[in-house]
Amino acid sequence: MAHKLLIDAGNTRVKTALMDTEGHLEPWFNADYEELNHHPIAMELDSVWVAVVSGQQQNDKLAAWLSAHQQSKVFRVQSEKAAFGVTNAYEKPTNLGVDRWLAMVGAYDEQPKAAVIIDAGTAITVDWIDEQGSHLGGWIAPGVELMKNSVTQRAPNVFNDSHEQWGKAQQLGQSTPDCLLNGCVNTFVGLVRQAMAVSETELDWFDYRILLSGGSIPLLPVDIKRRGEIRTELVLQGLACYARQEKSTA
Ligand SMILES: Nc1ncnc2c1ncn2[C@@H]1O[C@H](COP(=O)(O)OP(=O)(O)O)[C@@H](O)[C@H]1O
Ligand SMILES: CC(C)(COP(=O)(O)O)[C@@H](O)C(=O)NCCC(=O)O
Ligand SMILES: [K+]
Repeated sequence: MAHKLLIDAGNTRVKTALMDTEGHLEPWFNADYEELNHHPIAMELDSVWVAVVSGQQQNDKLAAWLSAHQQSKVFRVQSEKAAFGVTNAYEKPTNLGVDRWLAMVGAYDEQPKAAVIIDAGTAITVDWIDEQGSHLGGWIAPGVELMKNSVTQRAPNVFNDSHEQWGKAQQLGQSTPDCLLNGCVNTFVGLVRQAMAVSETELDWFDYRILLSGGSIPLLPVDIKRRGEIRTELVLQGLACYARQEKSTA
């Protein structure tokens, strides 16, 4: 049975899923670009659907992996002005990262309800979509690892020799590495709380979804994780909307 392969190519990692002929999604792998060849494509595919925000070097690795295993059609999805009930807030719609676009498409397709979508990977993005499917706008901020690296690169006395890779939400540091790691994690936590505050005080939303995805979500404190929904596959769900459409028009 031929599948469709769906690929979310972020700036750091590649997330994949397989879609069967009925349109059901099955998560496949989440890997570094260097590890792609650990995942040979053994199954028959009828098409490949890709959402790319990464640069040329990563693109080349992805293309090499695909061409080593497959000759099927590759569709590269772009952000649009409007599709699947969602309207893009950007004046130039294709400037919006396709991962942000697809996460909104995936979320709205699942439930047409007001939502704030937080994707914390290389960068942290926040996007607001209302119950009519209008994207109201969003934010782009540095991801937790980028924050750490930017301080150590510019401040010669800030070192990080900790065996810990990540800091802890709600905790103070008493050494340089702990102050740095906890400071970066708590900046992320603060951004999420501010996104919730803006939703409630500026937009007057009270019944809305908080959708959390991306590699840094485990760092959030329990109260935010409980209030939100951890939905790491949202971009792939948005890609699935495009892939299913191809089936019905074929
Ligand atoms: N166990 C972890 N705890 C916290 N953060 C992590 C963990 N593993 C990875 N990360 C962070 O998640 C990022 C990768 O997340 P991902 O959402 O796949 O990013 P992207 O979409 O930009 O490729 C890494 O850059 C790293 O900062
Ligand atoms: C903001 C992003 C870098 C986030 O990418 P990620 O952290 O998921 O790798 C990506 O969505 C992007 O390149 N966006 C283009 C600019 C924009 O969305 O306005
Ligand atoms: K992101």
